[in-house]
Amino acid sequence: MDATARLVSVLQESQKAPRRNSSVAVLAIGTANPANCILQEDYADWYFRVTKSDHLTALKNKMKRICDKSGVKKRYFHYTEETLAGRPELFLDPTLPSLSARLAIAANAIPELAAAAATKVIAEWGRPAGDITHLVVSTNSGAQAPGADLRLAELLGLRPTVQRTLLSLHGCFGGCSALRLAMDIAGSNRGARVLVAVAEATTVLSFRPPVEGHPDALVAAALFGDGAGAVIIGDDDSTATNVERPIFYMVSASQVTLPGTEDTLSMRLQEDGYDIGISVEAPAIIRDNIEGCVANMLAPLGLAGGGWNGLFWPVHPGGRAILDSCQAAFGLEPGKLAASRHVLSEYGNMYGATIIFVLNEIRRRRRQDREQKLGVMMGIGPGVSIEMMVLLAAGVALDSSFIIH
Ligand SMILES: CC(C)(COP(=O)(O)OP(=O)(O)OC[C@H]1O[C@@H](n2cnc3c(N)ncnc32)[C@H](O)[C@@H]1OP(=O)(O)O)[C@@H](O)C(=O)NCCC(=O)NCCSC(=O)/C=C/c1ccc(O)cc1
Repeated sequence: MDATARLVSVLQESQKAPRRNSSVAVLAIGTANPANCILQEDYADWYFRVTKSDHLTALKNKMKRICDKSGVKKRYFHYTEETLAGRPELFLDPTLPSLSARLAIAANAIPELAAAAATKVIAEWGRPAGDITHLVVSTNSGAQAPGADLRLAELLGLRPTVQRTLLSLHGCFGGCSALRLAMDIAGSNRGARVLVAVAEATTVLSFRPPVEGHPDALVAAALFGDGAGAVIIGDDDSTATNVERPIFYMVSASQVTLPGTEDTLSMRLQEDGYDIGISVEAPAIIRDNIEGCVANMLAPLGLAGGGWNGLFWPVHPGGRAILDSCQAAFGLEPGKLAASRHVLSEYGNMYGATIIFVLNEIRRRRRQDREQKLGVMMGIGPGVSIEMMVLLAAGVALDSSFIIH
């Protein structure tokens, strides 16, 4: 039995169970970015000029080498040179406390960015915002209550009874965590419509001048950008069929943390914002472990590992080397990670929001290429933790007897 046929039988079995996730689907996808866009080829010059660090020529050259190899062409940022002007604590002097100022900026920036993506997703979805029953917000930028979730609910005009959950500090897998939670909510609440909004103003809490002896901060400065993604998730059994259209069915999700890797990827909120740890070992650790993680996730579904080129792959583009590691680990043909590489190139790494951009890009590409029905979504972040979800593309015939839309 091939992978797709096995999955069909798992889906058919699960339809007999009283509680199931198999018909929970992504119903719409939206994304947004701040207006300020900087080309990667100009970034090292911009960054060292704005932070008055041009005298650090060796660091600047290293930054240029990292930018050249980053796989990024451009990124979007909440800050502009104008908004930074007159705020030395944010970009000139790391000895000045800046946490309160950064959090105050994030308190407005995050809900507004989230609202921009959410407005698009609600428009695509086609139903009134008041039909949203649950809201899951994920961000690494913010530390207050009431938080970005309540502000977003107000901005969108959601009903006061909407059930809110705010996920914080999930790093780059925060988007996948939010999608997993939304899948579980939709799978256990018939008729639920879950709005997931992942908003990241990565630079607001981490922009600071380059310093000698902290090269991974340079890597972070070269990779991270700002953006938001939003998704609406619901149970296909209760779809308003003339309005709602499933895009991806969410079949199964799991999370695994690699033992002994606590210090490989890390974020610590300090007086001057996030202290970012990105070990040079991260790509090799991913390459050595990722295939086993995915195989273990698929086993309970009765799917054997292997045949990886027959799947589609929404992978979080943590960095070019992370994608290279995944490509090597699964023996993927060139082009299998094209959507992830495209998003990295056009937007950089926007932490948890990035995976929603990748899903959107895969959806766009699938309009031409409808071959791969089954996909494995992956988010990678601090832990090292890997969030995985099996997706089934909607709108494809699985076999002659079992058609999903
Ligand atoms: C684009 C990179 C950075 C460089 O490309 P390369 O092919 O490895 O090129 P090189 O080996 O020539 O490296 C260029 C320079 O960068 C240096 N470098 C190369 N990685 C490093 C390094 N982690 N440190 C510090 N110098 C380095 C490397 O030593 C070298 O320095 P130099 O010899 O002076 O030119 C590439 O290594 C890369 O994509 N790395 C993966 C980055 C990565 O782990 N991303 C995080 C994945 S998980 C995620 O998305 C985020 C989680 C997260 C985590 C923390 C947070 O706070 C928030 C979120």
